Amino acid sequence: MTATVATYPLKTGAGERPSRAEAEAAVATLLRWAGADPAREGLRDTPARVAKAYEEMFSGYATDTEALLTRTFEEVAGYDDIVLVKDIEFTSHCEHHMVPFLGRAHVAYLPAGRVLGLSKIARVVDAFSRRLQTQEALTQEIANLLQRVLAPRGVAVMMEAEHLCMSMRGVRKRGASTVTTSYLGLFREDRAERERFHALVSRP
Ligand SMILES: Nc1nc2c(ncn2[C@@H]2O[C@H](COP(=O)(O)OP(=O)(O)OP(=O)(O)O)[C@@H](O)[C@H]2O)c(=O)[nH]1
Ligand SMILES: [Zn+2]
Repeated sequence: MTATVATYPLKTGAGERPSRAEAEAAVATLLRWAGADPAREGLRDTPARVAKAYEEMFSGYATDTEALLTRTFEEVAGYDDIVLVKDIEFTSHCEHHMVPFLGRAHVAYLPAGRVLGLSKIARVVDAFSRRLQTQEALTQEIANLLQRVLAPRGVAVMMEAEHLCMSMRGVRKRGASTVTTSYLGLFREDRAERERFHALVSRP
């Protein structure tokens, strides 16, 4: 999936967006602080590369997530059972350390008269992932958006991820996996629906 590059003006949530030159200067400062020489050949273009990479990794701030879900389809022969898109790969960045956490998302809903284009579910996962997140907030934001915009009978979201801030630094536990879930509507009220979701997600 191609990344949407953030366009100016962007709501930063913290007032005026700094200029690109300011962002690059900040990277050069971090390099010097880490003990590297930003003037040496291999690092000369690094501040510009990092700014460009940030534009891609945090492009989700510029995405109108509701607009991703405006197109729906009603001609599905009365289909009203679970729609589950599973194993959606995602990479996000933890808001505490700004390092990646990555894994897979499983997103399901119970339609109420209309269905979404399947790719739009993965686009929603991408849009929220490309922001600074906790896994809990990311899971909840995906579920809330689907419920609010599509108004289905229920939404279930499960995310499994490895947090690099826990594996490459800090407590250094490689391979630990964090699982988060959010259930709305029928998936929250009806244990049997939740179990059906679990069974479909764990099917090999
Ligand atoms: N709940 C939650 N915690 C997260 C997530 N990503 C990272 N963290 C945790 O955020 C916490 C931040 O803890 P702090 O004590 O403020 O920071 P720290 O000194 O760098 O902590 P350590 O990682 O234990 O070295 C850590 O326990 C991380 O594991 C997330 O998505 N959800
Ligand atoms: Zn972290």
